Amino acid sequence: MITIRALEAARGPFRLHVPELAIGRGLTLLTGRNGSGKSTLLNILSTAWLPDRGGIDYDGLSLAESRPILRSRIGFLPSGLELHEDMTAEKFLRYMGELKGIYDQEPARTLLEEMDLTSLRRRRIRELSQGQRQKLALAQALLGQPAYLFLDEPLTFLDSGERRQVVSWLGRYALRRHVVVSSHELNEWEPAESILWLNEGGVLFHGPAEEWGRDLPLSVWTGTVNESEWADLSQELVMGWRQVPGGREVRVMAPEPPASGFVPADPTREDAYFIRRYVLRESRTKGE
Ligand SMILES: Nc1ncnc2c1ncn2[C@@H]1O[C@H](COP(=O)(O)OP(=O)(O)OP(=O)(O)O)[C@@H](O)[C@H]1O
Repeated sequence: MITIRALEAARGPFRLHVPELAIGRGLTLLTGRNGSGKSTLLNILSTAWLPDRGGIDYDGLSLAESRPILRSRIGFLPSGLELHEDMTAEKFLRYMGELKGIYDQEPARTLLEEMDLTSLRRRRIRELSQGQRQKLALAQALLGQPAYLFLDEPLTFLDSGERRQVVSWLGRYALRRHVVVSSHELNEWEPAESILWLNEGGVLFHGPAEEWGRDLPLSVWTGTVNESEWADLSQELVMGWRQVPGGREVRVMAPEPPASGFVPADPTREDAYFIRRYVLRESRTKGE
């Protein structure tokens, strides 16, 4: 269990404030709009940045007293990690491994294989594509099979097949470990058991993924509309649409069916996010 108490961290005018938070084993999906503090929190959890106030415990070991030992158990993929352009992929992983005290070459080889990079192992990093670099950056975070893994938007630049593979792989990896990933794509992270929603530096939701889509203040409806009905729909409430014979099939959030013929749909994780964000914005606008 990772336990956060009275955490505060300021970056310029931005302030991250987490009074209390307990992140259990498994895959936690960290989400929130741009600038909500996801990277800040991941940088702090990974010990790259120290908080201004407050404490964090990792299975009983405190950040204040056990930083070196904790660092040896942490893997981190920051956003925009600069790789050593002139090193080959294999040398880079070996080098990062040695910095972590791993002198055996097997872990680097295994990770290259798991990331489907074996055939590129002798290529210099500057010759790799963005997606290949991203996988290499992910591989360095996994060196030593860290018990605590923090990944900032790990799927960036990956194609859809690779995204699926990485999600599924991390889902299995997280079975006995703490893994926190930040992402804007909630539906993609099906194996995530917990969701952590940050907004303006504060936690608005943290709980099991099943609860994320439950007891929402608005329901999700689907139905087909013609062009004039489409024009009457409030675009703010439309979460998606596609052209079908006879009109548009739309997916909307509303307390009641917006027109006849609409049927309720189970909210996806992204639907739940849209609804929660919309309701939050509305309540702020009304000054509640
Ligand atoms: N070095 C810095 N100096 C000043 N402000 C910073 C610094 N780093 C981040 N910030 C500010 O902190 C806030 C939170 O940034 P952070 O990168 O944690 O958000 P995020 O949720 O990860 O956003 P995104 O989804 O865009 O990646 C932002 O308002 C950002 O401008």
